[in-house]
Amino acid sequence: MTFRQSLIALSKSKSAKAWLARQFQDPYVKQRLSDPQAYRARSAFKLVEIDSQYYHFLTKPDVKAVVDLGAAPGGWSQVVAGKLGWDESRPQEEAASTAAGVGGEDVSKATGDYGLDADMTWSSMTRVPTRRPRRKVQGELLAFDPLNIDFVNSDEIASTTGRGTIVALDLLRMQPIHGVHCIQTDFLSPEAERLIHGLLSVKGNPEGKVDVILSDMAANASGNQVRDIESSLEICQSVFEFARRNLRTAEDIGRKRGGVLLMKYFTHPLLQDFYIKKLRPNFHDVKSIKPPSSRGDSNEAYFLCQGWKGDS
Ligand SMILES: C[S@@+](CC[C@H](N)C(=O)[O-])C[C@H]1O[C@@H](n2cnc3c(N)ncnc32)[C@H](O)[C@@H]1O
Repeated sequence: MTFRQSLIALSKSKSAKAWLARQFQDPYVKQRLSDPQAYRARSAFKLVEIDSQYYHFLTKPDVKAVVDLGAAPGGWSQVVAGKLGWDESRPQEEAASTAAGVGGEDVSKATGDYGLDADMTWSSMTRVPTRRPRRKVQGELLAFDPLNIDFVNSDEIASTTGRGTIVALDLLRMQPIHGVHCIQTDFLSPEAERLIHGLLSVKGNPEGKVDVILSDMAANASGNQVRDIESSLEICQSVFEFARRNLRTAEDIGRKRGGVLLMKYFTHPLLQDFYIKKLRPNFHDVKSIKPPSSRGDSNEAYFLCQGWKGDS
């Protein structure tokens, strides 16, 4: 089904009509669509806004290892790749498919709250050209089977080389982004951390530590509010435990403050408790943020936790 056919199918239901009306009036969606080379997802603007309002934590020159959890379709990873100096130009096949809006099977499958709209099709997310077998990553060969990993390195497309390592992980397969290692797996599965760690452990970072952890993960809404809050809490707790094991401390970096964790949550008293008991004691500074581009009718917000103190 083409994108146009998908739109016609979508426009028949009342909720889809409301969704389309909101999309077409949204200034962030308009801004994103005005440039076919720009961000794949509206959510990219949330990260841009948070970074520029809160000390440019992504832009610091010593930020060299970033993990993006729940990264698909890749808006945040594009922002990070740009900040770390990887050329933002995208592989030819992706630019062509998104610019022309061609060939989707069913856009409704991919139109989550994060705004896969107008130019993004289901097929462009799933039919990623696979480049097997082993590939070089900053002069080193991956130490494990890269079955679910894509990395677009600098000799595959003409562009600049950035600094550092970016790892993006999602349940969904992502179109490649230059400079970004993409892993398709469940973050809550036992192998996720091993895969991430394997990619981060490179020359200059033998311990595979992380400067910035981003999590925009959100479990699919089940319609059951209690279950949804529990899922959100489970994700936040797992991300925090991951941060505890992997974030760089101040001593590691040679700065006053340790690593940074930016994590989405959904407002609920249980999450406030998590903030008070887990986040506040372990970071120098924790803020709860609702960026301007986050929709007013969504109860999502972000914890920006700066200065990991390290396990004592
Ligand atoms: C709001 S979207 C992220 C948008 C992304 N930040 C961007 O800019 O393109 C949330 C993502 O979290 C992913 N997700 C949810 N639970 C996950 C899990 N357990 N493991 C990996 N990814 C997960 C979903 O597949 C979805 O793609």
